[in-house]
Amino acid sequence: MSGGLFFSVVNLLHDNWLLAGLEIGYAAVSLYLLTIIDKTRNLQLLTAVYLLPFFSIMIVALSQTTTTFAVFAWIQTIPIICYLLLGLRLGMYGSIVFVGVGLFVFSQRFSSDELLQNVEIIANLGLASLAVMIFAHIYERSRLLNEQRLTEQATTGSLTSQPNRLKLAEVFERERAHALRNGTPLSLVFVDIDHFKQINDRFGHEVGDRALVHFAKVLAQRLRVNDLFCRLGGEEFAVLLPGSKAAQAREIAESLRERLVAQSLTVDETTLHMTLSAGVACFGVDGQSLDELMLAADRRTYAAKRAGRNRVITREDVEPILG
Ligand SMILES: Nc1nc2c(ncn2[C@@H]2O[C@H](COP(=O)(O)OP(=O)(O)OP(=O)(O)O)[C@@H](O)[C@H]2O)c(=O)[nH]1
Repeated sequence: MSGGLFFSVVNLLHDNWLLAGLEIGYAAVSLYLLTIIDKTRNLQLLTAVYLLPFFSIMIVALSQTTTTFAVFAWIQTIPIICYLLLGLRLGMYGSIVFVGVGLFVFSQRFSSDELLQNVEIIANLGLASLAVMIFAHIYERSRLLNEQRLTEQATTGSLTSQPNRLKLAEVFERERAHALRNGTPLSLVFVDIDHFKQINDRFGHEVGDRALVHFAKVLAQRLRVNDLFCRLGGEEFAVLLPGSKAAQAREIAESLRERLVAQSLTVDETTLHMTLSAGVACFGVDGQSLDELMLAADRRTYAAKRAGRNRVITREDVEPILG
């Protein structure tokens, strides 16, 4: 907006009314976009609406015989702005189109005399623009990869490589919306390893860590691609089961329990038998939010612990006791 106003004054002083008018109009559009930028749902479209006239004005300026050749310096900023604001793919398309048009318009300003020299100038500018584009592309690509890696690290537990609580909250919101839209069930199972402290105390923390990895591996093998198995922290895990009612969730939790009992872990000639306690909660029946489901499932896991461990508890099991 400030740039538009500044250059409109410069162009008015040079009697270039067309450019000055376009720049004032562009400053007004920028001011309007500024007022809606926080509310927009489609930031990429808004960015495109912002950039299209911006780049077009640069090219109009380049085509005017009253401006100097130095205007081309602005064309060099196109790839950087494009990649920064539009991301990898759109940034690349935007850069190619606008830098290409800029070069073409620029080449039209030369007379046909001294052809070789003109070709040399255009080739130099073209190659310099290409270099800027390649560097902007490499930079944006590595930034994107790093962002993906950091997101992955932030949503995954380091020891068992299971997704964490943050990921559960994210997936729950998506599955909740899906369940509401399609009237499908959604269940949550809270899973806690029994007497895990004893493993740590008897065999040491390192064996405890291996037991956690073994536990996560055994359970993950049984689940479907759509199920989310995550580590909440310590020896507490949760399984989100889209499309499963309480009875199906109970069946799955039971089979997880049986698998763990069947697959013991051998460490240095010692065989570790692990068991789990689990509580099942259902979306709609036990609450609407993740917190409500977690609370219900956690309470039932606690009930399973009190009832002797190595078991799965659902709403039906505790209803007559807890109310
Ligand atoms: N090795 C290891 N131990 C952990 C880790 N996170 C938590 N723990 C241990 O897990 C144990 C959990 O103990 P408790 O909460 O008493 O539960 P428990 O012994 O499983 O007993 P119940 O749940 O009542 O059956 C604690 O000793 C923690 O130190 C971890 O990443 N690695």
